[in-house]
Amino acid sequence: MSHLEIGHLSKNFAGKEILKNIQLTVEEGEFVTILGPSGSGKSTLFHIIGGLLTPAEGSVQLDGQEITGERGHISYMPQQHSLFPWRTILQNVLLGQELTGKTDKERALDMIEKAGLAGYENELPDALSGGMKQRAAFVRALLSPQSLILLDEPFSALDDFTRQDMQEWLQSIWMKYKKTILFVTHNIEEALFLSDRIAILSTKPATVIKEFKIPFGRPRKKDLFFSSQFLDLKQEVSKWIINGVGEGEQDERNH
Ligand SMILES: Nc1ncnc2c1ncn2[C@@H]1O[C@H](COP(=O)(O)OP(=O)(O)OP(=O)(O)O)[C@@H](O)[C@H]1O
Repeated sequence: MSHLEIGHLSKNFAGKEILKNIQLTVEEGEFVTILGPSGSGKSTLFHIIGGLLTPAEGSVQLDGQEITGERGHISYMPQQHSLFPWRTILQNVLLGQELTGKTDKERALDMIEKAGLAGYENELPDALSGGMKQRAAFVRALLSPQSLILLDEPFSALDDFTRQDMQEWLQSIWMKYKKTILFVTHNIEEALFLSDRIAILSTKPATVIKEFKIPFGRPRKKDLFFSSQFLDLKQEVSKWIINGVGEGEQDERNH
């Protein structure tokens, strides 16, 4: 079970308001994406949800339980894969489970195979390509006991070809394991392709200015990118990103 509820969240750094009154829910099994420009505060929001930072105001609740400022409730996958270079892929993948004292090697090997990494379980991360390392990191997040996974721009370092393959792969694995996912990206197409719902963040300070429910059926295929419905929605989302900037930024633009 995992139902995330973020209520009235605000955060300042050195007196500067970064997040303002953020409100967002993620239902169990839902794939929700936070879409916002660089520097808008997406990582700060994730750090608060993961308990690495405390907010100035507001709360984070998981399944009705207050977890604000607490670590360990959520599986977090950062932008870089963060695999330990001295541990094999299998040892890396088992890490989340090791921390809770109970490992399931058979399940790990099965998921490594499903991630297209069979034969690499005893290799060190350096032997894998960028996309393969991301898949290994994602298997580790999937195997950890927490059912809510935060994915912070996991594909940003990958080339476009690998990225599209990874999006399809992530969708298939999410459909199979039905984890609850909160995803961050500044790539509109990626957000539209993967999400059930998109929350758009403004900047300076960041707040949720608009939510879109994404109507496309699943599984989604690459040709979706060329459908008129997809392109129309992309245009609508882009308008919100371009026009929905905070007051400070509007002022800067007008000068
Ligand atoms: N520890 C900190 N101390 C002071 N300012 C910070 C700190 N962490 C983040 N900031 C500021 O908060 C703002 C939001 O940063 P954050 O990293 O959350 O944005 P982001 O949307 O994740 O950016 P990107 O997309 O580039 O990764 C930035 O202006 C950043 O300089």
